[in-house]
Amino acid sequence: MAMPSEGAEPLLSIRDLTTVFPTERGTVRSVDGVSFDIVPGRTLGLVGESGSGKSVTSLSILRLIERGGGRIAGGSIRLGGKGRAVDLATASEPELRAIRGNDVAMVFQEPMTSLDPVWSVGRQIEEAVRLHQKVGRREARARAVELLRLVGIPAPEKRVDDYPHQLSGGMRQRVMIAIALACRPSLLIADEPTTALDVTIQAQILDLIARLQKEIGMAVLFITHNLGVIAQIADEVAVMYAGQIVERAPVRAIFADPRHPYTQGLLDSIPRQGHAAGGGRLPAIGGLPPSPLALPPGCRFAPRCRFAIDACLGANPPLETVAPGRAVRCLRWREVGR
Ligand SMILES: Nc1ncnc2c1ncn2[C@@H]1O[C@H](COP(=O)(O)OP(=O)(O)OP(=O)(O)O)[C@@H](O)[C@H]1O
Repeated sequence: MAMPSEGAEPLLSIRDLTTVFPTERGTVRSVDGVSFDIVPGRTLGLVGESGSGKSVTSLSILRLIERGGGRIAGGSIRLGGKGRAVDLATASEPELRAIRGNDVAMVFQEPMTSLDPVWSVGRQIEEAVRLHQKVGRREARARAVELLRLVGIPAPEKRVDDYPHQLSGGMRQRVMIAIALACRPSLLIADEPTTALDVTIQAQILDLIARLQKEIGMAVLFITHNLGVIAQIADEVAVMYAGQIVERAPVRAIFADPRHPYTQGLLDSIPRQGHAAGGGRLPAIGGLPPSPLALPPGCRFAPRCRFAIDACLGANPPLETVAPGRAVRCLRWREVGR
């Protein structure tokens, strides 16, 4: 499999992104020096336990984080393509407005909260189409039907007049994807888009995103805590822990040869075929992630790590490039293996 970061020019290039929230108890650095690239037509899977900073990373890209009281305190978010490059970390609000839902679209976990209950789904897709393209109502409606067909909604010419409550959760999520794709974005950010759905529907939605990605060549940032989903959709994986990337590698390498003890722990906690059935408990990672207000001075994972030695407690190791396209934040990565 080709390495996403080799060859092609990245569409999105994030460097040293730091996002903070001022709180009563001090400033929380929810994202602390995160860097990654995504090239057109490829999917980066961002994975980690709850609270590791995945959503804050995704919400930082379009600066939606500011609506929740957060602020980008450092780093750059370079968006290329269409013959220009813009740093979203410092772009003006009008520039961001032009990019949101146009070059970059987002799909979230809960489609009911993002769809307006008082408008038909067709009307909502039409609005998305007309917001960015100069087309009349009739043409926008035809596109809405076409988009509903594209995302696999049966009888789209009838469904276009349905209201969100008339659709199942899976169908609503398809509508959200149709809205996200209405403007043919160059980057789709999908934050746990299938978590609330049952596994069959989840697999269909993942197939759909992959198929549409091929058709329109968009880059995808896919956020999930589910490694099974990562295996299905990602080309490259970045594993987050306590606000930082601790391992980055092509998807096959992550599963075949994880090099960070945390990645290994995540993999060990998913049931393997013919393994969980015997009733044996799966080894999960013991302990909890550190509070963002009381980070350990050394490696942030050291308190939970069975490989930890004294040297791990002194300083947080850098994210070290260990092979082309592979980076690990661990002093003992050579000793870690499955
Ligand atoms: N509005 C906020 N104010 C203060 N801290 C926040 C705020 N939003 C998020 N955080 C903190 O940022 C950190 C990262 O949260 P984030 O939601 O990005 O995690 P996540 O990895 O996406 O988890 P999940 O899978 O549960 O969504 C957490 O420690 C969280 O407490």
